[in-house]
Amino acid sequence: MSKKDDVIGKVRIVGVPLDLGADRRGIDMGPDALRNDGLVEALEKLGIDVQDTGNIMLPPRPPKKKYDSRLKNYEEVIFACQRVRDFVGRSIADGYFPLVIGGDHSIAMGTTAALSTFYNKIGIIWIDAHGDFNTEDTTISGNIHGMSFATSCGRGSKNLVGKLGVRTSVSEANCVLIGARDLDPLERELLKKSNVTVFTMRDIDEQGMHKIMKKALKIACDGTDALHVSFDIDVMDPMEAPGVGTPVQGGMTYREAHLAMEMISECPNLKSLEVVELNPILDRQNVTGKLAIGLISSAFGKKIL
Ligand SMILES: NC(=[NH2+])NCCC[C@H](N)C(=O)O
Ligand SMILES: [Mn+2]
Ligand SMILES: [Mn+2]
Repeated sequence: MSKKDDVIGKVRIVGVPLDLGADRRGIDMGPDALRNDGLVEALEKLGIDVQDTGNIMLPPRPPKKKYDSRLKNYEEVIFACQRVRDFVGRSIADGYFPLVIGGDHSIAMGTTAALSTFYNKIGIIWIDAHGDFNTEDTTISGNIHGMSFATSCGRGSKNLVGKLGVRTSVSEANCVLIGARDLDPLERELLKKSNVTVFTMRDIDEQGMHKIMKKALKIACDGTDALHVSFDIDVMDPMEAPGVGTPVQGGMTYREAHLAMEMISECPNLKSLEVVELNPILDRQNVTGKLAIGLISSAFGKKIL
């Protein structure tokens, strides 16, 4: 067995029932929907030793607030991310590959903080209809799930950057955003000026997913000691994945997404995977949950032949 097989052989599920980083309620039920749809069984079928320790415990939902800040539900989101950081850190220390299931995308700040304590140079493949590259200064919505990629790269105010007590090891030159088609105006400028490589839906249309993923893996895997994949289910076309909080037309097809995950599974330094933004309330007969489980399986090495 190669070293990589050892790592992916043991997976710990970190369920994060948080939706306070987003505007729409319901994403907090994502982890349980994935369990009900057979996540654990699907991974066990691949021969993986799966440990599901349940969801991270979060305090009860706070009363509805009037927002006067650009960081909605700030305390609650930071608290959840601290827990994510600790759970992911413990998973790695215990020899488990962390599979973080959301929950809204703000939780990525906790995952990347944990990874930063173990690895020196982290590459990220962020698969998303959005950039999540806003900062406190550029956000229009005030929703922290729209800021988690920028924060993971060390961008933004001290209210988020460094707030988890860890200096980020994410290197922007090793970061890729794939599937983008909905960027806020200032976020767009920030991304353009950054060292993140962006492959928009148009790039996928023009070049095909295979070429895009070859480039993405070269950027995020070569010369890094860890690859983190952060998969926001809203990257999918809403016809394939209706159960997400912020759907955007013109997304990835079923096969494009599977090919991306199949190619990711071949990266020897894949160290963590995060799948976020499933909203079971908006789903139709669990198609989105089932799709997510299939994609996770592909990332863990499920093959057609
Ligand atoms: N993880 C997500 N679904 N993010 C959506 C972000 C949407 C928008 N750009 C915002 O900042 O609010
Ligand atoms: Mn998104
Ligand atoms: Mn996102």
